[in-house]
Amino acid sequence: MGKKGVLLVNLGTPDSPEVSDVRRYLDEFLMDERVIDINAFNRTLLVKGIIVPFRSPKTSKLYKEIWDENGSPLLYYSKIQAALVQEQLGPDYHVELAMRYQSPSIETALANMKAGLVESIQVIPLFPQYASASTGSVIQKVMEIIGKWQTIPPISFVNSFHDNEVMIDTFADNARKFQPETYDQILFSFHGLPERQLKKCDHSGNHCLKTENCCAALTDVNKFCYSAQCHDTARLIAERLNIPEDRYSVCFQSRLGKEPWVQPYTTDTLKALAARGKKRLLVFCPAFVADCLETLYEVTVEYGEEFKALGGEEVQLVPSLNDSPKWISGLVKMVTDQHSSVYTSPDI
Ligand SMILES: C=CC1=C(C)c2cc3[nH]c(cc4nc(cc5[nH]c(cc1n2)c(C)c5CCC(=O)O)C(CCC(=O)O)=C4C)c(C)c3C=C
Ligand SMILES: [Fe+2]
Ligand SMILES: [Fe+2]
Repeated sequence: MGKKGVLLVNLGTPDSPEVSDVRRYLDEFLMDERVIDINAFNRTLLVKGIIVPFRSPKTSKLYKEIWDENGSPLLYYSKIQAALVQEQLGPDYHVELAMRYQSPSIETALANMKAGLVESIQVIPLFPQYASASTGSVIQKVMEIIGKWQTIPPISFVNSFHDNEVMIDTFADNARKFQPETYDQILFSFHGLPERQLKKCDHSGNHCLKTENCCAALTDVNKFCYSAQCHDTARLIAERLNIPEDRYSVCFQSRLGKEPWVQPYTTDTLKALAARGKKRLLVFCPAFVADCLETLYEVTVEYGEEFKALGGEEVQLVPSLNDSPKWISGLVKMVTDQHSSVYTSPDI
């Protein structure tokens, strides 16, 4: 019997924090038609002519702030996650890690699986909430590559895991040591997304962003809505920690460009909370399963400084899932649960 292939995919990070590597990373990332989802001619002008040349030197400085002896935290923790999942699943499985952009590439990971004669492939994009720009892009890329193979093996994809119990529990565990009840307000700050992309994912065409708060609760109609899934993740973590509704806020960070992104923006939420006299904030970033630039720099440093300038005292980040043993067991369970539901024939 061949091994069962498992491909874990995260977003990607530059090979080094130097400007040239950041430029290559941003170029590949932002030229993705699912990330900057405008026509190819305008995307090329915008990305290659404006964003990449102007942003790379600034982003390089930020990466230098979070780069340590282990390199990029996102890649470091992703590699550990894949190695620990392989260790726990044992020799019947072949686990590969890939990044959607830069390295290790999806092409190489899939080629390794092909060479290892895997009998099936499970793909787990490491984004708890579905977005076309993240999960959708990973799925498309994998399908493009495998679609050219002569033998297409049984293949399955995890579409989202925004309500995964172990993920929720691990974030709650990570927060307990900070005693959430002692903070003035709890923030759930998710990676942002252009509003346009939220609307495009609404196949009913008449739900997302049509009425106030329509994306703040998950229903059958909007079950693939990024915003609704983010709100649901926040609600579940808050419930697990007995945090009442009025003690937490959901917001969206990392806006790029001038167009409207999903709201409220984290910076606006910080302003509103400071104006209400809140001093100490505990911040979860549950769009990420590993700490990265967006958590270690944007939240801890940028938002920390911004909040203090507004009269606040503290912004404390709840560490991401990283190499937590509970989270690793959650990933392993995701693999084995999916395997038994997708690949095992029912007894007749
Ligand atoms: C949660 C998943 C992510 C979604 C959805 C997403 C959408 C998205 N991102 C940008 C632009 C940038 N994102 C950047 C960094 C970054 N983004 C994610 C995840 C999602 N992005 C992660 C994990 C990271 C950090 C990577 C790391 O190495 O630590 C950056 C680079 C940093 C910077 O220059 O600010 C950009 C740019 C867009 C436009 C977008 C949706 C359309
Ligand atoms: Fe991003
Ligand atoms: Fe929605």
